[in-house]
Amino acid sequence: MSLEDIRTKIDRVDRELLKFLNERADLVHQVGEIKRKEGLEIYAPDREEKLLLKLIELNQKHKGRLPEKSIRAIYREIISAALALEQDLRIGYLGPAGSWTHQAAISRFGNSVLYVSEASTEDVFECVNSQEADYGVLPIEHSTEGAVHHTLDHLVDSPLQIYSQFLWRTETVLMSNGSRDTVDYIYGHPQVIAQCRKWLTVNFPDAELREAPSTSQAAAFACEHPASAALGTALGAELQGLKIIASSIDDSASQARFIILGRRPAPATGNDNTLLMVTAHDKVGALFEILEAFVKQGINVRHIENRPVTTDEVGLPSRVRFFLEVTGHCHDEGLKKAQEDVGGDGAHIKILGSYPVSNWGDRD
Ligand SMILES: C=C(O[C@@H]1C=C(C(=O)O)C=C[C@H]1O)C(=O)O
Repeated sequence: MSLEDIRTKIDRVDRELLKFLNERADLVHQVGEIKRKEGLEIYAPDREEKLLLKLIELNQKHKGRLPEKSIRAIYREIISAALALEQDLRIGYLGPAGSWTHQAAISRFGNSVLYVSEASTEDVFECVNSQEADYGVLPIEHSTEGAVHHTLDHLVDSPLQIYSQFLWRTETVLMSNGSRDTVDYIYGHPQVIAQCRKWLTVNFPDAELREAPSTSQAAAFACEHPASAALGTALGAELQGLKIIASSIDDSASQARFIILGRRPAPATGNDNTLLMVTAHDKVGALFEILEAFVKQGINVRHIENRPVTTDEVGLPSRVRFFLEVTGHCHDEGLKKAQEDVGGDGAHIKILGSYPVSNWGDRD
């Protein structure tokens, strides 16, 4: 077949695709109308994941040429466009623009929705609480550094819930106005420099490493001179108009877990985890009693994090606080019974959210 013939065929396929995409958009619009009428949540991550898994399975069965990564990326944007049609969805994220959280948020919601950069964790909570944003995105755990206590601590007194959570690989890129051969000094946040140290030593043994207060500041410095480069995100490079001169330069693959904050609990999917906070008296066996209540119901406690309890009231008995991630959804009978059991012992439980399971190493 000639080049011309193949291009004519591609044009025909594209016309069909466009027709189908608009047909899909009409259907999503109808779903949006029902959701609005019934007061349901617009964003349905569980439905999205099911839909994607079905398509990936179908693609494997038919030996499609596209890899899973591409199917996810294409559908991410199709669904993003659909969400934007259903409602002007606004997503608050921990900024600045180009941060890892910004890039992670786009990986989840696509490019068609509106993003609001927030300066602090507190501001992300506030923008969702005040309905300035529909959802908020924050990091909650790093595969190398552990829990993000700042996010956990803000959940303590907030009426908001974790609506969904997802994993995202934090891949560092090297960006510059110049080329690899012209780089004399490299800017980066100290933590990011540490994460890429081996790679930098092998590939840029003579470059001077300069610490910057943030990843976006490093990119801004690198804009000033072609002999400089910066470590940061691919999105940061795009926003600053810098070229990516090397990518995936982290010494070991690191992932971060992000939460999507919402105003309502997410529906059960049959494969959920729940994050809860227990505040108990500081006594012998406090944690043992809490764990026992879950064990009795056959609930697996997957993760425990403890945090200090701060109180201004003098004379109150001292207390301890645990964040527990357990299997199941907060509407499950077993979880409700365990909750009652723990509460009966004088401890206080707060559900911080139930969301579909996502394990380290599950996916890109
Ligand atoms: C259309 C829906 O709403 C949203 C859009 C989806 C889509 O484009 O397929 C899927 C889930 C929701 O986030 C739905 O809930 O079915």
